[in-house]
Amino acid sequence: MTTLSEAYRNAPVASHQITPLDFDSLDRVPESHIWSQSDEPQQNIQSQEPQELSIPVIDLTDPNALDLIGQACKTWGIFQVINHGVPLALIKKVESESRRLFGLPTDEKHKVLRSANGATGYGTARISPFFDKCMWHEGFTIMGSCVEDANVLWPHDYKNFCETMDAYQNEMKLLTHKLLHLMLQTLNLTQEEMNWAISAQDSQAALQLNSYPSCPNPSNAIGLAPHTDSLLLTVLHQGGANGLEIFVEGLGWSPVNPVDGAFVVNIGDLLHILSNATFQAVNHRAMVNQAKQRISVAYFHGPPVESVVAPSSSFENPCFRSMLVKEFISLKAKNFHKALSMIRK
Ligand SMILES: C=C1C[C@]23C[C@H]1CC[C@H]2[C@@]12CCC[C@@](C)(C(=O)O1)[C@H]2[C@@H]3C(=O)O
Ligand SMILES: O=C(O)CCC(=O)C(=O)O
Ligand SMILES: [Fe+2]
Repeated sequence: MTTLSEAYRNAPVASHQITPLDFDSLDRVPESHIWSQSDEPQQNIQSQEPQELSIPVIDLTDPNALDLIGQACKTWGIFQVINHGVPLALIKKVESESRRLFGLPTDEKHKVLRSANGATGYGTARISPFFDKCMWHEGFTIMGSCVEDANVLWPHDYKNFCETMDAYQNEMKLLTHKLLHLMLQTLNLTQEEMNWAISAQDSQAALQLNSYPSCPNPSNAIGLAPHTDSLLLTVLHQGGANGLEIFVEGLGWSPVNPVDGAFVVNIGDLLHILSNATFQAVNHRAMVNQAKQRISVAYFHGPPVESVVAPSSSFENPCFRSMLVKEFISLKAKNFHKALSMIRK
């Protein structure tokens, strides 16, 4: 087994959990999608009063970028970057191609519905089965080439979509390498551990297009339920609309609002493990709004699935046991937020 999509194959999702709601022309939120209030802060769908969080917006050309990134990884597990070198025109094209995809009629989108043991295509978020209620969301997952699905959607005209997604994935690969170089310098990794995390030749990646349709009653719906990302690092582009929130202990849910042209960078479980829990895997979610559809695009970077993940050898007291990356992926796919505690020493 060599690929990320193969790693997800032995954690199937029941077919009825894969089809998103048909969001066209709904004038109210159906019972299946109503999230009720909870006393448990992490389950609470209410956001905190927007208190200014000092999640930094870091200029990658700033001479202090390294220190700022190190601080952000340890404190929040999330930061935003500007002057990252990714052309704005390409970002805009990815967004418009995503809108074109999600704007297709429902029966067209269903032609590329994710299969039970598949990882790519159209459908709900993979974490959906862990929640009683459904999310106000539809997604499209790409791993490598998207020609097969795009050719079904647009037999005469799939090139535009695929070329855009390919070009974007190439840019994201370069950016995740650049970011990891900086982030990892603030840990005392060996050269071998650095190479493993960056895996320039054989890294595994996924591109996730997210659509959150406008919602008639956003205060009792959730776009994407609380989760940590599973791989090493996620680079997210949120269009103009607010929605991303992170959970901060003692403060509750707080927004990370879009900054023009910026990417949100957040730490996933595997980097939390490599850093022996010194870097935080941030718990986050996406909320929805009534005014307009929100589009976000997330790129997930991971090491080869057949390699071993463990806390860096620079830590005297590793707090996680080591395992194959593919073992962690299936542990997470089957146990969701319990996965990290299951491998704690
Ligand atoms: C490589 C990845 C990372 C995945 C699974 C697989 C493809 C799709 C990604 C997401 C995207 C939406 C949120 C998430 C939580 C989900 O449900 O699917 C992500 C998940 C993860 O980070 O665990
Ligand atoms: O849409 C967002 O702002 C968050 C998306 C996200 O968390 C994900 O795709 O993993
Ligand atoms: Fe996420």
